Amino acid sequence: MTRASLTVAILAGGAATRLQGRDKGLEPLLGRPLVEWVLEAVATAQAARTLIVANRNHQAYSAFAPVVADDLAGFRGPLAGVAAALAAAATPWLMTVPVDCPRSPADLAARLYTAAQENPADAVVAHDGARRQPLFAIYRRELTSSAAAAAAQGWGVQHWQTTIGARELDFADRRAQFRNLNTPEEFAAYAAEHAR
Ligand SMILES: Nc1nc2c(ncn2[C@@H]2O[C@H](COP(=O)(O)OP(=O)(O)OP(=O)(O)O)[C@@H](O)[C@H]2O)c(=O)[nH]1
Repeated sequence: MTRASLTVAILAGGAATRLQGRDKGLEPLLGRPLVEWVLEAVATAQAARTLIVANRNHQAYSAFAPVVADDLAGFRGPLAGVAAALAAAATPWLMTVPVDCPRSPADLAARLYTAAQENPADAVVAHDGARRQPLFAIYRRELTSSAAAAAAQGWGVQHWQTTIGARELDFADRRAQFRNLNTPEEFAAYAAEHAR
């Protein structure tokens, strides 16, 4: 099924302090930049468009997908990326994923999208059974100004999700696929486990 009303945004604008400030999305994993793994994983969303939201290395990222620059200067946190993506999305729905998760669930978009349609909600966010995964979420485009205002005030994404009444959706059956990579050791361990 093609989700013509969905844009996917990859949040790739972090400071990556645990990676000595290198750009995490461009960091090689098994010979390919991490962002390529993420793009492959979200291809199952069959979205109208997939964007990368970054606040540096825009040209390097543009080799992979259209790039949206964070509107707010500096490393403001993921909500700045969500706000910029909502402003750029030309579709009724936006799904976000972080650039540091190489294998998000193949049915992530299908489940979030269906849940938001069937039991109407402005925002639905994944829960892996142990904790909320706030960067794996779907939003109605009407939340654009709310996200911008909250980001400008420096809110965290979870605080904003609570105030807009985001609903959680259970992905406990996919918990392992929310694994993210933050440190050189985590990159190395993941590569060792998945090397053929
Ligand atoms: N667009 C955008 N994405 C962000 C921003 N801050 C964090 N992200 C993304 O959100 C996800 C989670 O970020 P964190 O793990 O909290 O921070 P990080 O910068 O990746 O890494 P650390 O500095 O080591 O914590 C990553 O995919 C980041 O790229 C931001 O200001 N703008």
